[in-house]
Amino acid sequence: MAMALRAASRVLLRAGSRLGRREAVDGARRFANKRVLVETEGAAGATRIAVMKFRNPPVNSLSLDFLTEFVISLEKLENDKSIRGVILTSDSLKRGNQTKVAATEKTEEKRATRDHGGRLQERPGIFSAGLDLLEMYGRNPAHYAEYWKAVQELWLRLYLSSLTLMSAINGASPAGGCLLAITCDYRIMADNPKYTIGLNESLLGIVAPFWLKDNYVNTIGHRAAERALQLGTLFPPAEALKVGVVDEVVPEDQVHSKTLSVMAKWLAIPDHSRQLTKTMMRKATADNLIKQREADIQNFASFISRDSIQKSLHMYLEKLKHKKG
Ligand SMILES: CCCCCCCCC/C=C/C(=O)SCCNC(=O)CCNC(=O)[C@H](O)C(C)(C)COP(=O)(O)OP(=O)(O)OC[C@H]1O[C@@H](n2cnc3c(N)ncnc32)[C@H](O)[C@@H]1OP(=O)(O)O
Repeated sequence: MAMALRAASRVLLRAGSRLGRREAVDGARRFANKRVLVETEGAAGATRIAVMKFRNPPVNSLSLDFLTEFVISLEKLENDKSIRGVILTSDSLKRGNQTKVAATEKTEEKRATRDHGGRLQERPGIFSAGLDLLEMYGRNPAHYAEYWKAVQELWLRLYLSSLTLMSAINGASPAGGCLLAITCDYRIMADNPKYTIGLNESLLGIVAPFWLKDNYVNTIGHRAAERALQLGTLFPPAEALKVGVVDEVVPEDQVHSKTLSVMAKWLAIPDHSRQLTKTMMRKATADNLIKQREADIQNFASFISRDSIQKSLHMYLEKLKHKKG
């Protein structure tokens, strides 16, 4: 066990020193679609880990396209038998000089910040802004149903993943951003009081679905979840740690290296026993959704189509638009 741990540590620490380099070296491989970049590390034949970086400007919201690309990338990793661990993080930390594109430019792409070379950039300090509000506002019931099916799919795949999943939370993580994090086996958050995490749905006038509520209860306990869900609490790092939304808070520049060293410990555990234990802990919660997926989709589509809910979302979007920087 100790030897396996040391060996896994060596692989991961080597991986850590290379992460972020653009070129493929010594077995480091990468694949990318438009919104998700995946870098895998480790020599051929050895245990490898993958770092999945979100890059859906401006705020890594979970648009339908992003959800689709996320699931495809995850499936690729699940099917690669040499990969045992995956780290979810935002690609948003590297920043150049940026200019905000004029507010009069309406399309999703144009809303993003661009660097001086005109390339789209994410805003700094955002893990994920959660579900894409524009997928839930001003569309038709068929679109809402399609969108919700994709949200369910991502949650189920993450929650039941046989991989060891960890999130390296390097920015704000409201609602659906928190969903991504709490599906993981371990969460490490950057110690920056500007970053908050939690399920804030009630502040938007909407309600977290029962399966997300169950995931929250499983993570922080019934009483804490009851209070945090009603109040829509977004916890700064120290409070998130205290309540158990995250497992560790570390200085911002150590989030990746710390996640890699914790991953090494998890990968020292035999996969079959860890996976069976994970399934034992999570199956009942996931089954609750699996047995009523269609009803949950219909429930969402009719709930989100209500005039009162659309009005709440409209007000929330306006508030976001007009908030002071
Ligand atoms: C019963 C069953 C029923 C079920 C009932 C339904 C249950 C649904 C569960 C819902 C889960 C969710 O995730 S709901 C989503 C919750 N998410 C949130 O509340 C996050 C809202 N966003 C923020 O707080 C902030 O934007 C934050 C992420 C911290 C970044 O702040 P910044 O100052 O850096 O950036 P901002 O200027 O605010 O945002 C940049 C631009 O991105 C847009 N933007 C920000 N968040 C966005 C988002 N989630 N979706 C789309 N667009 C977003 C803003 O409007 C801006 O657009 P322009 O002004 O045009 O540039």
